[in-house]
Parts: sequence; structure tokens; C-alpha cells
Amino acid sequence: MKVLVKAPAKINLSLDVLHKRPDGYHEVEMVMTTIDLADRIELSLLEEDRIVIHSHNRFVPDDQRNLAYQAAHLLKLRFQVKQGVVIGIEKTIPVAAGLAGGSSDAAATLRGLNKLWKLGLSLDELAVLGAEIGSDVSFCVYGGTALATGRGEIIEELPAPPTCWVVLAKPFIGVSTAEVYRRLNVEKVQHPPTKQMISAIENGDFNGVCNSVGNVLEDVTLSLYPEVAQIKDQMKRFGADAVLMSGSGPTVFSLVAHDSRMHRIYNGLRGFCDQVFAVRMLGERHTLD
Ligand SMILES: C[C@@](CO)(OP(=O)(O)O)[C@H](O)COP(=O)(O)OP(=O)(O)OC[C@H]1O[C@@H](n2ccc(N)nc2=O)[C@H](O)[C@@H]1O
Ligand SMILES: Nc1ncnc2c1ncn2[C@@H]1O[C@H](COP(=O)(O)OP(=O)(O)O)[C@@H](O)[C@H]1O
Repeated sequence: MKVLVKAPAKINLSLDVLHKRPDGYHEVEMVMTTIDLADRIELSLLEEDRIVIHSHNRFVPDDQRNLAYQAAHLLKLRFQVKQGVVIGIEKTIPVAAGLAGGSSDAAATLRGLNKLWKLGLSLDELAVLGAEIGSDVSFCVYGGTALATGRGEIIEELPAPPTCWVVLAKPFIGVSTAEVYRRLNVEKVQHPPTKQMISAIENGDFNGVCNSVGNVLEDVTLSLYPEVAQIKDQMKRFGADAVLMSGSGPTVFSLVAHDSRMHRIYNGLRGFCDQVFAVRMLGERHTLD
């Protein structure tokens, strides 16, 4: 038996850090949404009690370091599953890019194995398990649009943002999330207007969304990698309505209302960047079918 699951990337429309916690993590306030750029996860039942990872991407580990492996391992331990699984990962989301590719693969594996191994868990239960794997996994279990607080694992659903294009450009570098958080000076951050972002989304106000984007991790990554600032400048020059780095970077995204400007930005950035995508936001949450 086989189960196919889509694992979409996320962008952070806003990302604020409130303080560093005693456990070493940072208390965050993030507005996140899933986009139509996805890995495909194929889960095949294995009678042997093993977890096998297949991926053709050389940046994706094929052992217990893989977040999808960790998702399967966690379910096996917690629910005494004796069957095994082959996890095929067809990677489209750039790795270490601020788009939560690994977290989304883990979340999709949780949703898919819930079906394959007939565990009968709810999305809420899967999201709680996801938090044990990584801070972004709970959001990825639900998908859609949400305010994420705590270290990222407390999820409040929001409506879909107003329709627009999301043009993403990733420079030829990968960024370590841990290093970016480590270098952040929490005392000096310029907090983005999170409440204003939420109201704009609730009111379907595209200009309001564009005026409320902000990411306190941006300056840290920009100071390490000046090419990220160059991409931001180019996107602005080509007429983006809003431009922001996603997560810890280095991927930069722009929000664009008009098709012609989307084409201009997409074509202008191609050749200059490692990868460029023009996609839509998904808006809706995942369902368990
Ligand atoms: C920055 C964000 C924004 O969505 O995304 P990415 O850039 O990774 O996509 C997330 O906060 C990343 O979440 P995730 O990548 O799941 O983080 P984890 O694996 O839990 O943690 C990696 C490391 O980041 C730091 N970390 C993470 C989350 C948090 N709230 N505070 C932290 O200080 C910790 O040093 C931790 O060891
Ligand atoms: N399934 C996976 N896909 C991508 N990366 C993975 C996966 N499992 C583990 N990793 C590791 O997680 C790290 C962060 O990857 P990723 O989730 O793509 O980035 P980000 O945290 O920036 O969103 C990578 O360096 C990679 O080695």
C-alpha cells in the first residue's frame, strides 16, 4: 500500500522575536502561510520493522538526521508500530532556505503515516507530536495561514490572505537557523506590526498586508550575506508591492498583485539567483482524508 502526500513550503509574512527563553529558544510571533511550492512524499508500507529514506537530493540526509525519518520514528515509538516504511522524498523546496522544507516533509510524513498505519490521530494530535521534531513542524501539520507563538508551536488559524503572486528568489547560499538566532540582538530589534498584519489579513486588505510585512531576523542574515540585500533591492526596482526575507533566509519573496509585474520580477531575477519561483499562496488548511 502507498500514500502520496504533498509537503508545501511556508513563508513568514511577519516574524517577531519577543525575548530569549531560559531553554535557549526564542519566544516568537509569526504570521505564516503555505505556498504552492511543494515536495512530494511517497510512503510505502514495509513489513520489515525499518524506516528507509530515498531522496535524489544530495543536500537531504537519508538517515535519522532527516526530519521525515524522525517523524516516522516518533510515531513508531509512541504507538508501538511494528510495520516499517519506505519514505520517498521528491524535493522541490530549496534546502536550508527559510522555507521549512524539512519541517514540511516531517509534517507530511506524520499526516501520511497516520493514514498508512491507521493510527486515527487528529490534526491537533499530530501537531503536538510535530513540536517534538522542530518548532515549525506544528504549523506545517495544519498548513494554511496562522499566527504562530511560543517557540513557533502554538498555532492560531487565520483566514487566507488576499490573493496575489509570491515570487521567491534564493541566492546560492544556505543559512543555519540556529546561527541566525544566536547572532540576533533581541534588545535592538524593530518589532513588525503583527496586529496590523492580522487585521489586514482578516479584512482582505492587500495594501495593508504589504505595509505590515517585517522580519527581525532579516538584518542578521543581511549582515552575513549582502547578496540577500541585493535581491531585495532588485525586486523593489522591478515593482514588487512588498519584499521580505522568509524565516532565517536566505530566500527573499515579493508579493505582487499584477501578472505583468510578476513576470518582470521573475524574468529579472532568473540567471541572477540560484532558484526563482512564482507561485500562489495556498490559503486553506490541510484536511485528513
Ligand atoms: C526561523 C524559522 C521561522 O519560521 O524558520 P526557518 O528559517 O528555519 O525556515 C523558525 O523559527 C525555525 O524553526 P525550525 O527550523 O523548526 O527550528 P528548530 O529546528 O526547532 O530549531 C533550530 C534552532 O533554531 C533556534 N530557534 C528556533 C526556534 C525558536 N523559536 N527559537 C530559536 O532560538 C534554536 O537555536 C534551535 O536550536
Ligand atoms: N527532509 C528534509 N529536507 C530538507 N532538509 C532536511 C530534511 N531533513 C533534514 N534536513 C536538514 O535540515 C536542514 C534545514 O533544512 P530546511 O528545513 O530545508 O531549511 P529551513 O530550516 O531553512 O527552513 C538542512 O540543512 C538539512 O540537512
